[in-house]
Amino acid sequence: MVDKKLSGAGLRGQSAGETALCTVGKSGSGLTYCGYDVSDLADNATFEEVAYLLFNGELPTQTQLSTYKSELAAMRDLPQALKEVLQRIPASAHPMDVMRTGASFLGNLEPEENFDQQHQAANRLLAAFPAIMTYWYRYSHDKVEINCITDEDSTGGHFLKLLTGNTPSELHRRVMDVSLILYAEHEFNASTFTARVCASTLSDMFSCVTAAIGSLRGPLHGGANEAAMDMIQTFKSPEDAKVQMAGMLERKEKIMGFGHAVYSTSDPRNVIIKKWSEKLSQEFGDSALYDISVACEEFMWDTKKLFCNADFFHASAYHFMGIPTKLFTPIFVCSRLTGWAAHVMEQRSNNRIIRPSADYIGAEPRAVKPIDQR
Ligand SMILES: CC(=O)SCCNC(=O)CCNC(=O)[C@H](O)C(C)(C)COP(=O)(O)OP(=O)(O)OC[C@H]1O[C@@H](n2cnc3c(N)ncnc32)[C@H](O)[C@@H]1OP(=O)(O)O
Ligand SMILES: O=C([O-])CC(=O)C(=O)O
Repeated sequence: MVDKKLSGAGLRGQSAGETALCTVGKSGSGLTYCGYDVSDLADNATFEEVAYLLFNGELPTQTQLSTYKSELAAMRDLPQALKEVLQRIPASAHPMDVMRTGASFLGNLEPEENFDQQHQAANRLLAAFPAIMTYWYRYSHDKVEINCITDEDSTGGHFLKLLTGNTPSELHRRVMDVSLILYAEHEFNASTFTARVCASTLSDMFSCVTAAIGSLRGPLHGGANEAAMDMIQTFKSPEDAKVQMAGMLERKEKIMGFGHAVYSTSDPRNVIIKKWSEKLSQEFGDSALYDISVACEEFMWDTKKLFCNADFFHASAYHFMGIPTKLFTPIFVCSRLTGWAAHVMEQRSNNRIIRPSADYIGAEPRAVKPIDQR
């Protein structure tokens, strides 16, 4: 791995605290959660095991996992008052705004009253997010009031069944599970840092998560998977993709789904989701979008030495599973909630309010002139 020069604006390369949860760009494939390589977790664990790991520091035993999954399954339904709020949000709303309102409103109905309730609050959000997203989506788009409880064992399967009403295939369940594992945690990224800053004021879990959703929403962060999909859908062929991208680079436009603040030559999550995207394209029976995505990857590396981050092949993978583009970033929320909540817990365990300084570049000291003399 070639070390990226981490300096300059955006606090790049500066340590802003300690964590035992994650390393980025340091060892193994380049991403570890609590010492486990993400590729090992993606191959040999489930998302619920990863959530348990992040919240408790160790992978669960079979008994612990079964108990944990039963607890989550029992918390999936939404309070009637939250359903009524979701019903009032128009179809034109951005689903990330729906997630933000959902998290915030749940915090009104079931507040975290003290930090002894932090696991309960995190698990409640983890269990409820798929229904918050899909209840609103199906009501506002299809006028269907869905049942927020399913018999699906996993978070990924539960989400897919809520969205379509159909039992998902094993392949789709597995890809959702891998995707949720890949997005779960990533050290001091912008949204997690937001959550930690909020936690450092001793605020509640729902406020920290609501703030983090706001940070994840932007296209330079989580919103890139949706933006990447919007882009690749405009390309007619692999050749057209290259021509269009050359134009974008010439106009100095950012190409969504490429580059990274920390990784220098590759994002270890890309190779994993790319493999699943290819598998899904074969099942889908039309590999055009996958082939276009591969052409984009080749072109960006050849011309700019920029590589796909976690978001790029997620776009085609989710598309092949029939997931509407506007729900891509909210799925990221369903997963990253685990990382955010784990960081909130870690911040609370050794807290000092996060309050950096600024270098002043404004006007010299001056006196206020009476308003009629300005
Ligand atoms: C899960 C995630 O959140 S992953 C990130 C998702 N975000 C995206 O995919 C958005 C597109 N990518 C980007 O905007 C950036 O690569 C970021 C925000 C991820 C990282 O930003 P930075 O750390 O500031 O980028 P970095 O310092 O590596 O940029 C180096 C140069 O490459 C350019 N560059 C970086 N990424 C891209 C891109 N995707 N398209 C075009 N140019 C790019 C930068 O403009 C910069 O050029 P300059 O030196 O002429 O100004
Ligand atoms: O670490 C970052 O800056 C962005 C990222 O990849 C993530 O949050 O998954």
